[in-house]
Amino acid sequence: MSDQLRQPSPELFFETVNAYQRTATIKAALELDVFTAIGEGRRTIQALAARCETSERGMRILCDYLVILSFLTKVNGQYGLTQDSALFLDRRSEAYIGNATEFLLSPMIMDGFEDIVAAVRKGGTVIPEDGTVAPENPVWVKFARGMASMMALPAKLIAKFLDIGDGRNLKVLDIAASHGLFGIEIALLNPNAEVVALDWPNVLEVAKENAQNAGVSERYSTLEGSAFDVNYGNGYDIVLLTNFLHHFDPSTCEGLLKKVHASLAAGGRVVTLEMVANEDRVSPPIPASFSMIMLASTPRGDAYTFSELQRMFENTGFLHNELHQLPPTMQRIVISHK
Ligand SMILES: C[S@@+](CC[C@H](N)C(=O)[O-])C[C@H]1O[C@@H](n2cnc3c(N)ncnc32)[C@H](O)[C@@H]1O
Repeated sequence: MSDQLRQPSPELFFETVNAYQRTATIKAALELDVFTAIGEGRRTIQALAARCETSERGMRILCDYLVILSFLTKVNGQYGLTQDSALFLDRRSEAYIGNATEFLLSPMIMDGFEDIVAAVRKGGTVIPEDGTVAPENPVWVKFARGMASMMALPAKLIAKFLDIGDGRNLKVLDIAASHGLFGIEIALLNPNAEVVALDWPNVLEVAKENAQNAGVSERYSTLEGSAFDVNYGNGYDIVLLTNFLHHFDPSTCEGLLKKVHASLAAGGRVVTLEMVANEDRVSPPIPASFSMIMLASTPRGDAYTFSELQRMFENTGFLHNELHQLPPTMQRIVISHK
């Protein structure tokens, strides 16, 4: 409906002011494991309350609210999972992402939103010591453990996109590797790929565990420390820069990209995965909204547009850049060629 035909409504204001209630409810539903219980076949309030050890009244109100939010269905008083809830919120699913709340709702991330007035006045986070980009910030261990499930799909899609499954020798540098899944997927696809993962030492422990579990640890090594200080070595065919540039301002990114350029072999590629905002900076809604998280939690980070990323890469010697969608994820990749 066009804005002129629509009656004025306070609905958006009311919903937005109360949005914290949605956050608390989904967190509680995950903690009580309601989605798993329904997936197991418990569809009535009585069965769900018994399985999740709650009161029947509490479970009825919780489940009805989850129906209103479209996380559950309700037919003849019986509750069911939607397609998305079955795939992502039932703990038995391989694509379960419920533990992402460990990072997304961690005090470090939520504290940044405590005083948005001050962050807007300042133009950056008011969390002491530079917020999430403080050296060895423990929140990144939570990211590595909690967000790996959300990054598993993009990691698989990128490895496939790169078309490197032919067994050629491949040297890969994974900058800010975290859980390590982006490099590990490449190592799984190409038995001659050697991966070097760079991150803070406590975070790399998680990457090493994952490499071990994936059976690629013999071709997996690590570089501990800041990406701005550590010597990368050289001769890399691929450098992975996933979800990293958005923490910093363009000139800091360019300092890093100069190092990356020098570390690449001739013809090497950088893969940048980001929440890329359209040039209008207000669409698509989820990637464009990511700027707000950067304002709240970093001194100068942002959700960059493709033209901004392109400029950073061109200013640091890269020959050309391609933007690709990565469906069904909300993110996009930029491939930059040396
Ligand atoms: C948003 S996470 C992205 C992790 C992973 N690349 C991904 O896409 O899922 C940011 C990562 O950057 C790391 N990090 C932050 N500052 C860093 C720095 N100066 N040098 C190296 N890693 C850093 C954090 O430890 C964390 O693992």
